[in-house]
Amino acid sequence: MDNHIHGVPAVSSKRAAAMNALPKIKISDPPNRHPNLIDAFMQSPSHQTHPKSSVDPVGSTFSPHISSSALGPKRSASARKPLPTSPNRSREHGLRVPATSSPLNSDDKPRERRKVIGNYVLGKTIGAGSMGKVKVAHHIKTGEQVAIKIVTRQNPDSQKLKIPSQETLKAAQSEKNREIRTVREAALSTLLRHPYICEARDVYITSSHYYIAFEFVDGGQMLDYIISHGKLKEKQARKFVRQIGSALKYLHHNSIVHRDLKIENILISKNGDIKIIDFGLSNLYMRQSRLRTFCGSLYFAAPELLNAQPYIGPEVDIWSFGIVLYVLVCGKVPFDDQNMSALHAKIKKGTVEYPSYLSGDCKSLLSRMLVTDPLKRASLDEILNHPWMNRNYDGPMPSFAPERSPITLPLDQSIIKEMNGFDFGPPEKINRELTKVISSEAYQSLAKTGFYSGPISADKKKTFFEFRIRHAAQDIENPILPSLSISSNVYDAFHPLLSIYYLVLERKQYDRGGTWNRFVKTPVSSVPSSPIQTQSFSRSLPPMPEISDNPVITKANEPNDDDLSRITRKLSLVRGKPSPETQSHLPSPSTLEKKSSSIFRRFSSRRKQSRSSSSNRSSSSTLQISAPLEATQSPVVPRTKVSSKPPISYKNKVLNSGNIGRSTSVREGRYAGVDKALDSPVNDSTLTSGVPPAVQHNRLLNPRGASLGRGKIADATFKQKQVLSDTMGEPIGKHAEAKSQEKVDPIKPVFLKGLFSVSTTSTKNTETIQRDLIRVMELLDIEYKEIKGGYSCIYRPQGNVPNTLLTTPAKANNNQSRRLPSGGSSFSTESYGYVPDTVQVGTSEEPVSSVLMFEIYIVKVPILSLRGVSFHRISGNSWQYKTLASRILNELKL
Ligand SMILES: Nc1ncnc2c1ncn2[C@@H]1O[C@H](COP(=O)(O)OP(=O)(O)OP(=O)(O)O)[C@@H](O)[C@H]1O
Repeated sequence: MDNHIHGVPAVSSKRAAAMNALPKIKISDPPNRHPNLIDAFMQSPSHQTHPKSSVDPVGSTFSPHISSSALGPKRSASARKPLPTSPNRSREHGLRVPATSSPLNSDDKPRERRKVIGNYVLGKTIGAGSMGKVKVAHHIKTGEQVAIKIVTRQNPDSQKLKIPSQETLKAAQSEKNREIRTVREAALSTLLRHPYICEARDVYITSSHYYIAFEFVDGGQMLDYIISHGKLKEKQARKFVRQIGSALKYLHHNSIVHRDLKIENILISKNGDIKIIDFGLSNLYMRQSRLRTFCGSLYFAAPELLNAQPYIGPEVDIWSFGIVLYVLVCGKVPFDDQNMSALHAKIKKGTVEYPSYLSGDCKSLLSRMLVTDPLKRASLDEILNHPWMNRNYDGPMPSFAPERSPITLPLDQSIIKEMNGFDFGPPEKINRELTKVISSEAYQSLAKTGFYSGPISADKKKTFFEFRIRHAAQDIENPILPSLSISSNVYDAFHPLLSIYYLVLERKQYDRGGTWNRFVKTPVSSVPSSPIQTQSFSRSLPPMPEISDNPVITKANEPNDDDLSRITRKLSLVRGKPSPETQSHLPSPSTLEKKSSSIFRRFSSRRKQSRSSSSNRSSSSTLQISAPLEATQSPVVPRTKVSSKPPISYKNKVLNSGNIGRSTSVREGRYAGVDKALDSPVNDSTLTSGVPPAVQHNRLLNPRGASLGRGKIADATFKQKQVLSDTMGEPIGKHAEAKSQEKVDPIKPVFLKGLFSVSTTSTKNTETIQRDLIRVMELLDIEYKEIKGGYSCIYRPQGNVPNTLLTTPAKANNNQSRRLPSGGSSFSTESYGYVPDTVQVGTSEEPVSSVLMFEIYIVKVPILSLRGVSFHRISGNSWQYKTLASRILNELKL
């Protein structure tokens, strides 16, 4: 094999040699951080009312886990000393405990100290996005694994500058918005309860970070699944799509719009079911209000978002849903272009090419979803009832929304108090507004008869709704989206306040009620004299019932920094055991769709494939392998286990903050702004010759990946303070081959949830695959370290090195064409990042990075004596990652 194939410099041993061990990250709250306005949401009973607060309440009722030495400077100081491993100490927030306390450390290797957050011991980083990083963690007592999303809090210093520059103000606003999103995500995720939505278990706030502990989804990302399996057969896709549909139905029913539905935000559990994650861009919607934040991920974003057209909500999820379906069945995105403005134009035009292998029904469904006019786009009900969705099923999957009865006055104040995190304002205001909603003619009429017969007109905006029992959209005076004009009952997205009231009520019931509090703040030991700040304050929101998409905080009602600066708060929610009766309403996912699960139990032998055809693998070459019985008891993929090895780190290779190139989502960006900027005349050469020869070559070699690999990154407008070095290990480097053969743990069997593509499996033995992998990684200039069962990798494109597979884009000097010179495969929007709503996206001059962090595991396919490789993306641009993974597979020639 030519070691300089495609112009990629062979082996980057210099890089490997440069890797020196980094000191472990010290995660300690810097002194004098103060809570910011987000604390406004934490309106809760005083912690003193919780005598059980220092008792670990796992599995029972909520307790705020007061930890007097948990936070602040004192804690930081004490954290530097070795700590005893007593449970009491280890429960303290932010403390590092020897990993011996972890039930997951079963070997006798030197123990590293691990950080403890609340009830969880943090483990390795498993993902990173624009909001922060995500680490695996386990519960100190139960050992339950969770995924903890860590989001940095706003730096108070950014608010204190005497003469803040515009940049500083922008950055501060951006951070503020991110915090609002984080709180909203935490608030929503702790309330939602659906088999296909990832639930938050606990939320903690320290002076410097938010920690949201989510249930751990252990089957990997849908994106990795597509990489491993190629496009899915329609039957396989249907199972996932039905589950996504059910989750969306539940969300929309509860007045929630996700707004960032994309392949990367769909994880797969080890049962082979999906879990939707990332509610960072979600919001509440109302049928007669319009949202005005144009956010999401470009490839998945509805055209109206690109046109800066205000929208209601569900319709943008439906478009994204259509893109997800297309990606599943076609293995590529429907709209793609090297040039950003051309890509925008394609999405707006909405002309979709349907591959000939798609069934008529599938095309028909897609063509109803990918409709550029939101008024003509299919409603969710239409989608769920479409013949394609229900082939071989009895009917649509339920939404799993519990039965509800009309709410009567007076309202339950304990519920009202828990309705925080949504910018609703203080409890009194919520009570007032909700009372109005419930007393309204519309509600009363609908609650009694299920049918509202009052007048409906455009100027009725602040009364309620254009309800009709069934398909009566045509009767309604307003042009109303078909998906939104029909409501079969009073409980279906009647009003966001009502939806949240129901959700809190149901969550309280589920968690046995009474003792449950969603948000509780505690003082820190470093400031013992500080009283708990029970003052509440509200943001200047548009009066309810309008929903503020971008709440503005005014000076008048903003929390006073001085009042709050000495308080560090922890927000914690611990769920109790579900009562049997409430538990029963949610069947276990695995029992939900028995029919479809059979697709994961099929068995077929691996097709022999000639090397000559290996570059053109299609679904027809998909290998189907049955899951042995023990599959359910065994880890599906090795990476889902916390390695017992100490976390590994690339020496002197801390990834720079701001250099993680993923951030697929546009946080509060204005597509229109981007679009406007990008619709300016474009340099012809960028349109025609934007792809360097190396990448064009790569595409030719790699037709499967190429379809997804032609997006571009614009400029990054966000910065992530991500230090991922603690997840990486000692370099293996060039000479590690033999060593790696000794050291790599026995290759784990992969109990396949489904199908495994021939491009990821091989009859080669483990050693050969290891050797090949190392060769390919060096060929592609990928930094790699040995980890348990595989390699942890960093691909660090070097902008000044021509013809690398992926390169950082040139710093954009204008807004006309933002693209990766190398034609790296990314969503354009991935680089927009998190910007204040008032700032037009696309004006930033920040360079984007396409640093990719991922893992490659060598897996064993049971029974068939096959080996395979599986990928796991940690961070970096999704589609660049997909291209790189495809390239690796191509070079591996498994
Ligand atoms: N519950 C979970 N279980 C397992 N892995 C998870 C979980 N939640 C997140 N991850 C991993 O972390 C990654 C980043 O998570 P997430 O998308 O929530 O972050 P983000 O910062 O909001 O990302 P984005 O920039 O796309 O908005 C995911 O792609 C996934 O790999």
